[in-house]
Amino acid sequence: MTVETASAARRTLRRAVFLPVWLLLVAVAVPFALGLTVPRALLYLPFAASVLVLGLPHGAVDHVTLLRARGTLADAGLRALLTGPARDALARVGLLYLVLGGAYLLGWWVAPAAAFVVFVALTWFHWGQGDLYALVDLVETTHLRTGSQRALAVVVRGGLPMVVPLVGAPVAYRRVATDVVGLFDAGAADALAPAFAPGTRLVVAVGFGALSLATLVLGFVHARRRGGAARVSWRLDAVETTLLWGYFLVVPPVLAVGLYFCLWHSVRHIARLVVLDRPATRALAAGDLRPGVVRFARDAAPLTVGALVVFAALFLAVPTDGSLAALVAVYLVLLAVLTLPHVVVVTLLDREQGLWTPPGVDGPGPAHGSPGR
Ligand SMILES: CC1=C(/C=C/C(C)=C/C=C/C(C)=C/C=O)C(C)(C)CCC1
Ligand SMILES: [Fe+2]
Repeated sequence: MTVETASAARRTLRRAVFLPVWLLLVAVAVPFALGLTVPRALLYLPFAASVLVLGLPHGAVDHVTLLRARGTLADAGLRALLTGPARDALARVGLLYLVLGGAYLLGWWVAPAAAFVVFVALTWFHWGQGDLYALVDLVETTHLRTGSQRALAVVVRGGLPMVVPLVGAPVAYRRVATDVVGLFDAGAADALAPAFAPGTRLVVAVGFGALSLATLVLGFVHARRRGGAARVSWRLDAVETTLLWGYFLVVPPVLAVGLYFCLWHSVRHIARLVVLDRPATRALAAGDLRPGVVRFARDAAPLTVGALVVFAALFLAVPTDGSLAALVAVYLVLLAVLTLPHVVVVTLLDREQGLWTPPGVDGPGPAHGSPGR
């Protein structure tokens, strides 16, 4: 694949994953900023949709991700999964999910409050690494030139969905924590009380606000030094960081995080995988998104069904009162358990793509297909 094809494909993806999603989130945030309230059941809608659309499926292609990144997989159709390198990868990734996911699932029974804290920390890192990818590879030239800038970007970007709702809506945040932890031990969530105290929230708000700002200032210095397209990448970062701060402050957390999960994290991860799929990339370069989406849906279908079977088993294993909130709580435990091995795969992909080895302040400019641009 030529550098031109790769660049044209990313241009098409940028048009799909940035502005339309920003506009949607702003359209959701503005009414809430003006005082809108909605029935609680509605808030769960994005999480409910994520079971089949974007959310859960985005991780259901982990078995082909690394093969695609290494260019050793042409086809991941059902037949290919039963033969050759795809079958071996499926076995390896399956074992990873079984061992890590299984151990973490046990952890929920043994120490549910700690397991919840691990879940938030894991998501913080994972959603941060997802956004780091967008800021490094989907743009033409990144303003994130050094390792410390990239680490800060992960902390800030991943922290936005996990930290800002705690500042803006501690009661709703605590209710989710209590619902999830309470599945395993009714009183265990009390251990998390200090996190919701006004003093803690103030420190978190000031600290995370300062960190967000400092990260953007550092990025600005590097973007100015680099000039050109790096300034575009910085502006994108600044717009998104500001937008997400506002969005997570005003939108009820369950709705805000659910929408973000589908439309932000999952869409970007799917975009990341689509550019590793050659036929899809060729179509993207011609401005056509469809083949990429269709091929992704096909690749993700078998293991999405697999995840649904685990969901059903988990629902049977954990007694609930049958409420919608409890169903979502069980779903969050499922997401937690699946996310641990998913993070391992995505971190290996990060390494494969050189995301953690930046070019340095004066390093090479854009060259899609080469690491650490
Ligand atoms: C719903 C919700 C929360 C946590 C959600 C998490 C942690 C979701 C993780 C999803 C993952 C990891 C998906 C896979 O990529 C908070 C912030 C605790 C409180 C507010 C509502
Ligand atoms: Fe993910």
